[in-house]
Amino acid sequence: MSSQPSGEFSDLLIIGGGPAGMFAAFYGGMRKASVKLIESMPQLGGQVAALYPEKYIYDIAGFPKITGQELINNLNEQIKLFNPDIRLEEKVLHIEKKEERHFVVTTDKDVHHARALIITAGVGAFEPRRLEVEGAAQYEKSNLHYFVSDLSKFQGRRVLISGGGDSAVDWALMLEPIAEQVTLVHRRDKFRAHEHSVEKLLASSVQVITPTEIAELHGEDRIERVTLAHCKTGETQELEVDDVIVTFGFVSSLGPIAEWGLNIESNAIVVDSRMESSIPGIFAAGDITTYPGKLDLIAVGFGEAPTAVNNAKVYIDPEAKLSPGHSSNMKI
Ligand SMILES: Cc1cc2nc3c(=O)[nH]c(=O)nc-3n(C[C@H](O)[C@H](O)[C@H](O)COP(=O)(O)OP(=O)(O)OC[C@H]3O[C@@H](n4cnc5c(N)ncnc54)[C@H](O)[C@@H]3O)c2cc1C
Repeated sequence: MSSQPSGEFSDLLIIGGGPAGMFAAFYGGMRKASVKLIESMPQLGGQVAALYPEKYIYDIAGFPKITGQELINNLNEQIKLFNPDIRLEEKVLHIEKKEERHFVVTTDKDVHHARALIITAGVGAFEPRRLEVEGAAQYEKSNLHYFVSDLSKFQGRRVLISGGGDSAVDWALMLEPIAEQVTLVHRRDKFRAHEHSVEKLLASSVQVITPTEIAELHGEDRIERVTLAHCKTGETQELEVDDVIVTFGFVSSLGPIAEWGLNIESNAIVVDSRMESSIPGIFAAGDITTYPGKLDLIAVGFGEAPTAVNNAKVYIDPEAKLSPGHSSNMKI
């Protein structure tokens, strides 16, 4: 992906790299706009990549079924056609309209300039609920994982999973045939995961330890050993591990978006039929938007993104055509 110097103007700056933002980035390229996409997570894909990459989705037009990760991989492939500037692990904190066709976007890392904005921030910047154990943050770059996107990384390794929901149980079952040893700890005796999955778990070779939680992490650059504590008796035991996966869910909030001076209703940006917000030049698409009859579905975001991009194109250049023409007639 290309990377513009931060002082340079982008035609379109897209805030949020979920499915709606990714498709908007592709579409911006199709309209020959220079595109910058900013995403707070270390990966593109929004809720789909973070929350249900291995689940099948059945309501994407043209795909009888597709896993979340396959859908995001396909979107990544589609985006690459136009080489947008993608900034990951960068959270947008503030936006300001200087004048028509000049927006200043301030993130936790940089300041960006753009002619129009498209907000595709879903349910807000979201991040994993973190393990609250001393020193945990230092292992996030090595072997403390909040996201699992590639099962093969755990081949032949000793993996400790912490959590009691579907993700914890599903990851344990998926890693069982791949990893050398899978241990699952949960602070309650009962799991919140589907009954059927829990039955499979208990019949598997996964070592299940409850009601127990991670009390301490040990190791220089990587976690090598974990102290587990029984939640009722306080009794501790040590476990040698190669990887720790924590699945305590995700927290998201509109956060700074609520302070950007936009018309917000029920935690969403009110848009008109052009997908334009209450501030001319700021458009939105996907779950972050609201209007009468709005549905929070990927297919709906895929429809809203081209509407936002094409209208943003006309906002930037009032002489431009609204209609993009048909991609099947284009030489891409
Ligand atoms: C378990 C589950 C199953 C689902 N199954 C289906 C299904 O089968 N079919 C279907 O159609 N829909 C399904 N959905 C809903 C679907 O995932 C959402 O409608 C879709 O992800 C919305 O896409 P989006 O791009 O609008 O937002 P998101 O996917 O929420 O992406 C928004 C992105 O913006 C980023 N962001 C937000 N604020 C900032 C900021 N300030 N700075 C930088 N980045 C920011 C976020 O980190 C996030 O990555 C499901 C949802 C869940 C939770």
